[in-house]
Amino acid sequence: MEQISTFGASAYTIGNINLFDGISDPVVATLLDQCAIVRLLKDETISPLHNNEACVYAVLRGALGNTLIDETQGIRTEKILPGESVGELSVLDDIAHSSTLQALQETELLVIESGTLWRLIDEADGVARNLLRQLSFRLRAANAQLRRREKVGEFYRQLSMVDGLTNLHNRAWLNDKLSVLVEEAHAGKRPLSLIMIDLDHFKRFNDEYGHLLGDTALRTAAGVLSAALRPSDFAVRYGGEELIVILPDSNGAAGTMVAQRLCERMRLAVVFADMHTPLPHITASFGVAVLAPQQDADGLLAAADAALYRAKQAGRNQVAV
Ligand SMILES: Nc1nc2c(ncn2[C@@H]2O[C@H](COP(=O)(O)OP(=O)(O)OP(=O)(O)O)[C@@H](O)[C@H]2O)c(=O)[nH]1
Repeated sequence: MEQISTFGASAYTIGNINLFDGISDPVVATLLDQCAIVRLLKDETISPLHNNEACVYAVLRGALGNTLIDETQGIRTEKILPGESVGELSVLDDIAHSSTLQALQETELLVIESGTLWRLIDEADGVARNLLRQLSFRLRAANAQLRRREKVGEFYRQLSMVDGLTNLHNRAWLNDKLSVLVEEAHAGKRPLSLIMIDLDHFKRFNDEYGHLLGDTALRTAAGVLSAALRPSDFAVRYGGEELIVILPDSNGAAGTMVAQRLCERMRLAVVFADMHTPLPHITASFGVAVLAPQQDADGLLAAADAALYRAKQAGRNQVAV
């Protein structure tokens, strides 16, 4: 980085720099006159002029890359074009610039040292106003980016809570949400039913029709649940061929009725329609449990699992409570 001139001796004017937009105050020109103009070759990085003091760099010609290391997005580079400047915050809070500034092509910069910027702020209201405007613009841009990132984060969080095969909630979702639903039910003194469902002889289905059609059968079973439930109910893929339905605000009678309906619809569901093969059907066993006083999420799951075991023992394709 080589000093090639001072601002006063160059052909540049304050009209070339956004920070001085609309300012005709002669004191500004006088203060800037002695500021250095430096030239950077392509890829050259900025090195502080004097004892590491914070400076504002205004791009007069060329382009500067401001490379920031971001915890969530990794490394990203902002382009600073002619008229734009960088480093104002470092001067204001007196903390040296933490990012790397590098010329993206041969570039000329005006270097405004900290002391000079403070004098400009003291002497010319317009500079202070422009600086505030620039900083608020950057703050808004940073906030908008944060909000975008939050949305993206939420999108991926939601995605990680969905089972890829069936589109039902997955076990991670259940681990997260069931205890919340249980707490809400206890707090509101409201009933909560949970149905644990296991497809019958599914190993045999896979062996007979192949794993891919086994997947189709699982999707069909998930579709049966989704189609039969209210928007306030939840359907979850708990494990391989184990599914769960959670029914907030539903007592044992309601839970059993829903399980009976699901059992019936599962039996009638067509897994795939092929003119050359008989339609395979699936059946499932259902275990219903209602949240007991003081019971936690694990207790509720265990009760539904025990009921499911009874349905299997009693011959499958049925509901047990
Ligand atoms: N196609 C397919 N099969 C799966 C998937 N996850 C689990 N399975 C199969 O589900 C079968 C479960 O077998 P078992 O636990 O013996 O149960 P079952 O054959 O249904 O017998 P019962 O539950 O006693 O009626 C296994 O063959 C698993 O490979 C999946 O994502 N796709």
